[in-house]
Amino acid sequence: MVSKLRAIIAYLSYSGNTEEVAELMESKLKREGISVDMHRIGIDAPFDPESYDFVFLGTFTWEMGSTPDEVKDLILEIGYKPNNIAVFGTGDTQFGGDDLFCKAVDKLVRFYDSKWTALKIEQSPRGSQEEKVELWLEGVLHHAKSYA
Ligand SMILES: Cc1cc2nc3c(=O)[nH]c(=O)nc-3n(C[C@H](O)[C@H](O)[C@H](O)COP(=O)(O)O)c2cc1C
Repeated sequence: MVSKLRAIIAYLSYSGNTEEVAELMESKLKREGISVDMHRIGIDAPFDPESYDFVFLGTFTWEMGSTPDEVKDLILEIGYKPNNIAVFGTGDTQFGGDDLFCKAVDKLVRFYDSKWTALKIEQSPRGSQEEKVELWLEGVLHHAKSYA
């Protein structure tokens, strides 16, 4: 029997935008036959990245390009740099323009030396950006298959 691929979507969201991206990703991954766990950063019990084929890590960006403390705590809790982390997030170009847009996401990609480019969404993904979420996920899954 071939076992299902497993993914976890760990995300932090205050006003719901990053959560919406996480939920879109969850339905797309499930449609692709992948088993998905959701992890609300700062709320849910710790998880082991090694139990998953993919760890999707999502955050918004805070004051002047900062990474929220809850995400920093999760990084410490994980305690090492797993090689299966793909990063996504939401931001708003009204806070500092392109330089600061989703800067926390860029920092996480660098920190984990992620194999995948990041997904950055402006505010809510609903509407025209939904396709961006789908295409990004397809890219991650395709890349993973070609290295399997
Ligand atoms: C005080 C404050 C500072 C922010 N700073 C940034 C920033 O530096 N860069 C950025 O891209 N977005 C920034 N944002 C926008 C949020 O990241 C954006 O609204 C995000 O979608 C919120 O995610 P959430 O709905 O999942 O909580 C800021 C928002 C607030 C309220």
